[in-house]
Amino acid sequence: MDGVVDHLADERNKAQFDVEEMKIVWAGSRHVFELSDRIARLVASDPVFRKDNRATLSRKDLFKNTLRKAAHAWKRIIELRLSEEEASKLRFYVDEAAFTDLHWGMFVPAIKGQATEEQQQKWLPLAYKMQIIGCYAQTELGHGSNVQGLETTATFDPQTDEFDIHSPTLTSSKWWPGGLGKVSTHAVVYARLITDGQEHGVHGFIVQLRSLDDHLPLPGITIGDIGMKFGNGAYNTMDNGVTRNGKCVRSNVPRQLIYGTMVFVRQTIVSDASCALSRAVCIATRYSAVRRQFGSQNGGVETQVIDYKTQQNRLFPLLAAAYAFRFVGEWLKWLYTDVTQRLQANDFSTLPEAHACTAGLKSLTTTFTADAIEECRKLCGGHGYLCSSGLPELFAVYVPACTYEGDNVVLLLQVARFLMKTVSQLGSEKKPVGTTAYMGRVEHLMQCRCSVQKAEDWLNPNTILEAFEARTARMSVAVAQKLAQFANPEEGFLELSPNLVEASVAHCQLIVVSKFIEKLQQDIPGKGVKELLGMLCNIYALNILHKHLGDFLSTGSITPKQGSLANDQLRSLYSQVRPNAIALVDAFNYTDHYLGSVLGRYDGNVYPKLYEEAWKDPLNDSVVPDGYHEYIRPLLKNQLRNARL
Ligand SMILES: CCCCCCCCCCC/C=C/C(=O)SCCNC(=O)CCNC(=O)[C@H](O)C(C)(C)COP(=O)(O)OP(=O)(O)OC[C@H]1O[C@@H](n2cnc3c(N)ncnc32)[C@H](O)[C@@H]1OP(=O)(O)O
Ligand SMILES: Cc1cc2nc3c(=O)[nH]c(=O)nc-3n(C[C@H](O)[C@H](O)[C@H](O)COP(=O)(O)OP(=O)(O)OC[C@H]3O[C@@H](n4cnc5c(N)ncnc54)[C@H](O)[C@@H]3O)c2cc1C
Repeated sequence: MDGVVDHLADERNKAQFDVEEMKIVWAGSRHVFELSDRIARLVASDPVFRKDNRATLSRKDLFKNTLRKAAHAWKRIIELRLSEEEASKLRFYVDEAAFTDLHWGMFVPAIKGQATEEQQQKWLPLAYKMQIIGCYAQTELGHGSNVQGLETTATFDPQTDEFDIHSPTLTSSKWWPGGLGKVSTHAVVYARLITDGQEHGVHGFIVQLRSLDDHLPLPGITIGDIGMKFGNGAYNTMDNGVTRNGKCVRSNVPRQLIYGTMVFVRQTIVSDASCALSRAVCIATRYSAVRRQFGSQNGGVETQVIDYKTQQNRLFPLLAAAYAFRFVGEWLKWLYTDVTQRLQANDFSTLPEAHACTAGLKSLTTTFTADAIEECRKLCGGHGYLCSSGLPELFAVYVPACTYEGDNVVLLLQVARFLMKTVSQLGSEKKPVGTTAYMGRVEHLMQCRCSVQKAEDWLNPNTILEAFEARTARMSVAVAQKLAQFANPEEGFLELSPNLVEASVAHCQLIVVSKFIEKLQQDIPGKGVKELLGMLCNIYALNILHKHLGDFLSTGSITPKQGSLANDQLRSLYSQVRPNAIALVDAFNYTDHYLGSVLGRYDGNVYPKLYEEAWKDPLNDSVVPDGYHEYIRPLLKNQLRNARL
């Protein structure tokens, strides 16, 4: 900040905790912090990675520019001999949806997780050196959620020792796979395996799509892009593809691991939610401290909008959620690593829980984050609607996360199946463990009474946990009892699916709250850091309690009076967080390049930069617009004539 006026300096001076230490907590470790910081600056200082023109480029120019950036990123990765960790950070800070996301994020993991040793030895070195570019081709025009309903077939021909991959209908065309449309040379294609005329369910196959010499589709394959998507710029940097037909390659398949790539990616999407959410919150918080409206007396300064309680009540729970999702993401990564190690030892016992947790938390965090980005836009008033605020594009890029990698409702129904199975086994030999361990105390949870008598009682983590556990246990048992009244369980499941989804949401919220509380039990150094995190944890939990008061009251987990006390406590927590708000978003350590927002600038110098940015719009290239002579002038002349008549 040398030589630059920091308009947010007063705000930064108010902080009551050690921001540098908080940066380490946010990053996960000093090592990750230092690495991220270095790579973020490297990207920000490279003109090829500029992104302020995305909203005004045509689709073709936008796409070509993305190819240029991806090639440049790869060049820098090789030149600087970046490690896998550094390379993935570099792609993260380049911040542009591209075919590389699918190559590294799904194609490589699918081969690592599902291919045989021999197949891995053949394909992984090529993929690591980007001598082939891959994508994940599962979804079809007719089926996405229902994976067992996919129509593409893979028929084994013993004579040629090949698989014939066939899309027999229009609806069996692979539709949506990122990178497939224009770039990928290979794909992991999901198809129904047929041998000797017998079907064996859906399996993954590595298929070559395009020639490695001239990039033309191989014979029998028709490929293209599926067309423009939501938002200008935004996800349109990605080629989402359609293919039909094709012949060849090889089978993989340990049966139980067919869905493994989805578990992996859902886990990464939870961590990614904390990034997108924190980014939107950083913009809205800084701008709320800069923006002033009303409240001036005797010509004095007006009130910073961040000081309005309504602004705090909308903004601070989002700030708290960003931290909450960060920590639950860390835990989920641990869970995923653990289940992977067990699977390698043929221990499948924790797979159902890993599936339920990744599916449920992917759903919870992405739904919340997409809504929160839109809320941040509104928190920034009119200027939030400008592309230069960074928020419209962030929303447009982020919102499909509620759909891809599993529609969020479909995923919650998977959690519900897991919960109902857990409830049905209560009282049997099989004791609930892990995230459902609380169900083991179901008898207590069905009748316990919340002890809160005054607002401060809500600061006790055990009180919060028990209220959340009682709410979830009671909702789950209630819906399980209703299910039991149906002669046909599947019919009952369909009929009660809205209740089941609500119980799943409650269960997932409980996981997030409990993992935040567990995080606070760790040794966290730095003046005031743990105290601030404690406040954020309470805000996250009490805000959910407030928003879902109906659940807590209807299950009798708390009384109306206790609900009202929770709200009083929330207001008090907002006042305590207020002086720390700017420092809490500084702890995300985002560069102005990554934020991509005039409103969220580190120095808070919003107005001159907004003005400057507006003049850069191509519409301002000429004072009189193109089209004046054809369309405006004749109109004005006609009006003149009419007025004379
Ligand atoms: C840091 C960089 C990261 C970059 C990441 C990339 C960025 C992302 C870019 C966007 C890319 C997007 C990609 C995609 O969208 S790929 C396509 C994803 N598609 C889906 O997610 C489809 C959703 N549908 C499903 O997952 C399943 O079909 C469904 C879960 C709905 C199950 O359907 P169904 O009821 O028919 O069940 P099955 O018969 O198939 O299965 C029965 C049993 O299997 C259990 N199960 C299901 N899924 C899993 C799983 N993933 N893991 C483990 N177990 C699973 C299920 O619970 C049943 O078990 P039980 O019999 O015991 O009840
Ligand atoms: C940006 C983007 C990128 C993508 N990238 C890829 C990719 O790289 N590779 C790939 O293979 N796919 C990809 N997809 C596809 C994606 O995975 C699917 O769109 C997603 O899984 C949802 O499936 P669907 O489209 O069939 O939705 P549908 O299942 O048709 O959903 C439509 C509606 O029906 C509801 N619904 C469906 N089933 C049920 C049920 N059983 N009970 C209650 N409600 C139900 C849903 O909640 C939803 O409201 C991508 C999609 C997007 C948007």
